[in-house]
Parts: sequence; C-alpha cells; structure tokens
Amino acid sequence: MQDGSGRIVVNNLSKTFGRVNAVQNLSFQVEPGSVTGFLGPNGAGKTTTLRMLLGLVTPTAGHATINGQPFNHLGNPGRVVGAVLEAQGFHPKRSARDHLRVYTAAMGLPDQRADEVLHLVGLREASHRSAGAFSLGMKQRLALATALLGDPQVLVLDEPANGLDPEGIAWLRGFLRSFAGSGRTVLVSSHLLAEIEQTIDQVVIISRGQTMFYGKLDDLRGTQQGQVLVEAGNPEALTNALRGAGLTNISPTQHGNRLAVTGATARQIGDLAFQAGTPIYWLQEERADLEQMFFRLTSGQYSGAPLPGQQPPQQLPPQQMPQQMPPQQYQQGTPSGGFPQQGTPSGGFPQQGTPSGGFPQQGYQQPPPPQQQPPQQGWPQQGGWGGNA
Ligand SMILES: Nc1ncnc2c1ncn2[C@@H]1O[C@H](COP(=O)(O)OP(=O)(O)OP(=O)(O)O)[C@@H](O)[C@H]1O
Repeated sequence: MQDGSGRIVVNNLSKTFGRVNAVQNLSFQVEPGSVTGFLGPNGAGKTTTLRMLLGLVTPTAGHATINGQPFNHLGNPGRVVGAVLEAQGFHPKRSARDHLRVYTAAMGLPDQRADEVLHLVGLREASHRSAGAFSLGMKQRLALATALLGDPQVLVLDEPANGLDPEGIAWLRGFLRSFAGSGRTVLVSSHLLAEIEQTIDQVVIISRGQTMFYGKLDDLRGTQQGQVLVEAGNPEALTNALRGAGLTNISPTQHGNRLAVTGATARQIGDLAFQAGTPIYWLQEERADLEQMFFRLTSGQYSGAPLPGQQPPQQLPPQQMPQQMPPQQYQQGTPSGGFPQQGTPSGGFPQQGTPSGGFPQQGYQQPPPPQQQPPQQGWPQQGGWGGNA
C-alpha cells in the first residue's frame, strides 16, 4: 500500500555494470515540501540512481521507494511521480499540444489539461509549433509540461536547467520552489552546484557512485570554516588580544598588515580590537566557497589524482555522512503495464532520466509535513519563454 507521503527513500542502493560500480551503497531521503539537489560530476552515477528509483534499472542491491513503494508497485504512477530524464523523444513534426494530448489520452485526462500545463511552463504561445523546431530550453519546458500532466505529488528531474537561458533558469527556480512550497517533493539532479544552489533545501553530493555529502547546504558550508580578514592599526596588539581570547588560528596575509582569523566572527574581532585600543581600518568576513567545496569533494573522479590547487577527494567525517538505514531485502518490482518506458514521456512516467534523495543527517531539520494542496495554485505563471528558453 502506498503511504501517500510523497517521500522518496533511497536505501543502500548499488548498481554494477560489469566491472563498473556505477552506484555504491547510496542512501538518502527526500521529504515532501522540500527540494533536494542531487549533485555529482559526469559519470558519478546520478542518472543510474534516478533510473533505479523510477524502475528503469534493476538495482544490484538495495532499494528505492516513493510513497513507501517501489515505482513499479505504484498503482497509478503518472499521478504520483512526474519525471524528466532527458528532454528528447518528441515527434519532430508533432505540435507541443498534440504531443501532450497523446499522453492525456493515454492517462485518461481531458485534453484541456494539455493547455493547462503548457501555460504552466510558459509555452502557451508556442503550443501550435512543432516540437522538432523547439530550442533545447523549450524542449526542457515541454518535457516538464509532460511530467506535470498527471498533477503529480513528486517531481524527479535530471539536469532540467540544461539549455535554459538565465531567465529560464530563474523561472525554473521559482517554479520548483513553488511546487515544493505546495507540499510536494522535488528531486533535481545537476552537475553544477551554482545552478541549483538557490533552489535547494538539501543536497546529496556523489562522486564515483558514492555519497560524499548528504545534508543541508549550510551544514556543507559549516564543514569548512570561513575566515575574517582584518586590518588593524596595531596588528600586534590585536594578535595578542585574539590569542588572549583563545583564538589561535591567526595568520598574516600577503596584503600588508592584514590578518586572517579563523574561528571568530567579525563582530568578535571588532570588540577585541576595541578592548585592545587599536583602530580597525578594514574588516571582511569570507564565507566558505560552496563551489570550491563541491569540486574538492568530487575531484579526482577520472584521474584519481587531485587537480592542481585542489585537495584529493575526501570522505566527510561520520557525522556528516548519511545515516544508514537498516538493511532490507530488495524486492524487485513487478513490471508495470508498459510503464515506465524509456523515451515515453508522460505525466509521472519517467522520460529517460533519474532522481534520488537521502536520509536526514544529524542536525537536519525536518521539512514541514506533507500538505496536499491544489496543484499549480501559486506556481509561477510564465508569460513566455525568453531567448533560448
Ligand atoms: N547501461 C550501462 N552499461 C554500462 N555502464 C553504464 C551504463 N549506464 C551507466 N553506466 C556507467 O555508470 C557510470 C555512471 O553513469 P551515470 O550515467 O549514472 O552518471 P551521471 O552522474 O548521470 O553522469 P552524467 O552527468 O554524465 O549523465 C558511468 O561510468 C557510466 O559509464
């Protein structure tokens, strides 16, 4: 029985292709009402994981569920999951509206639903145009429209920002936030952290099929302490004051009198300088650079050696690693009636792509409980696709 939660659970999932360990012991959870980013460089195992979640690939070990069930056991998958794995597979001569109507008919939905989702993704004006003439960004939107047909509870998108121009990316960001804000679940993959950083609540970073980080972005930032750069009238007096306060991670910078201090806020340093009687001429907090951390966590995937200026890939301390679920025997899903089929886009039916999630790590704040709300209400309405949309 489905639990109706909208929760995605990936539990000790592994997949081996011959000698390639595409996915190794991956675990995470995606809660309704949240957006989870599934990140990793090319070949990290994202698509394989999403395909296992969507019942398109049989895991070597472990299992993945949506609403407490393997995808192939969902009674009406199109109403539960909307998935886009690749924005391809459209008949080139078929209009966007006709493409969608093939699926409304298959799903027993009214034709009008095709127009509704075209409006939702900003393709209303292009509904009569052939999909073959669409830009990559427009194809992304049409694939998303297809996934939305069944008004799904869960969205699983593989690299949905590919081909979108900056306006399209901003729109997608708002759309996904809104979708999750209505109590639904979003799992979105990308190989670029910056692309989805502003959209996601939590992140699962994988490299070579293994989890490198699973948790909230702030927790990831917290793994690397920021520093404060300070220029004081009397650096020696400030250094003494900082040491006196137990701050020993102080180093000179290449810039004259400036010091780099780790483990303190700018405010603390300002107070200590005041007490030491030295003026401050310049003060700046430097936050850890997420993109750099992402590269560091995933570097060496191909060469096995760190790139110049990068650290070797590092496994995070245990408290930052995903919690393991109790081992459960994987139950292979029974094949559904033709769905999902690769390349068969439809609301909730996987379209060549894959999602995934993770278990809350320590300190992870549970997102609000699932709230079923009328679909689309409050979702950003797109007036049209811009540029390369
Ligand atoms: N059907 C397959 N047969 C053999 N190897 C495969 C198969 N599918 C994937 N792989 C291998 O598994 C590994 C993970 O591939 P996967 O496509 O899941 O990575 P990815 O993170 O989605 O990469 P990208 O961002 O480039 O799509 C790669 O080494 C890939 O070559």
